[in-house]
Amino acid sequence: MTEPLVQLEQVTVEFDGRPVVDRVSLKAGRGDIITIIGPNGAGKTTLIKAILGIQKVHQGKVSLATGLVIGYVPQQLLLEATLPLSVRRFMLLSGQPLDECEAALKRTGVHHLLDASVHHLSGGEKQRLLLARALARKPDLLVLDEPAQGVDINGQAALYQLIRELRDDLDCGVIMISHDLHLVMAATDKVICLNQHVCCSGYPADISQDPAFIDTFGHQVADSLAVYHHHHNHSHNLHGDVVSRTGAEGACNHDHH
Ligand SMILES: Nc1ncnc2c1ncn2[C@@H]1O[C@H](COP(=O)(O)OP(=O)(O)OP(=O)(O)O)[C@@H](O)[C@H]1O
Repeated sequence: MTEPLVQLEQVTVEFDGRPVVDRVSLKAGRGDIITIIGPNGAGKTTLIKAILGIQKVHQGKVSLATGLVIGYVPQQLLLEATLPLSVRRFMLLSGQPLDECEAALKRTGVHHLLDASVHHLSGGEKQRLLLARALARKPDLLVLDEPAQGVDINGQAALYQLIRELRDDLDCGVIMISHDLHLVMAATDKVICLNQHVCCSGYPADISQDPAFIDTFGHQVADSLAVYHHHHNHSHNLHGDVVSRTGAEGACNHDHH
């Protein structure tokens, strides 16, 4: 097996003696898209900060692959409103050469805004600009904290599709937080449901049936996600590996609705 890009083993983060992230383990490799879901205050951002190395871990271990380049997309672009700043200048502040910056802007569909002021961008344009800044680093791992915030519903679907395409282009891993369960269920490989500890994790169609998921999000949410269920000829074990039901190990014969 190839070396994971990031591996968390029993990671605990405490604030004022309270575990906000409680013994969380996860592993992400190239090609993975892992989405962290969970209610407000569940510790999702704290967990991501621990991966980025900007949050002290009280117990457990965060291991990153040697020389790992992380591209981080924060929740929002926070800038001093009085500071004049063009998209070009903002991108150059990343320290990447202009041609790399322009290529990244083209890839995320906002190159035409090169000379625009960042203060005048729409919510969706800002998110694509942040994604371009992360992309210009040619990351091995993209870490996104609610990338579709402030983006309308069509824009959200397009953004998730773009993230999948970038994963394919860069052959990188992706770890993101999302509150949009419908989009997550439709566009993610693996979901981790966090509520301080990992309530449940696995493939979207499977976890929405998990009693821990239903406890966390309620029956209404779980039922509304039923559209994404599909029939498998196999099950997944806790590590996400395929466990054959028919004897055809690894065979995948999904019947999607
Ligand atoms: N620096 C800090 N000091 C003290 N408490 C903190 C700190 N950062 C976060 N917390 C607390 O830790 C808990 C988890 O916060 P976190 O931002 O990780 O949650 P979240 O799952 O990302 O929430 P949301 O979905 O609302 O963004 C919250 O109760 C928050 O108040």
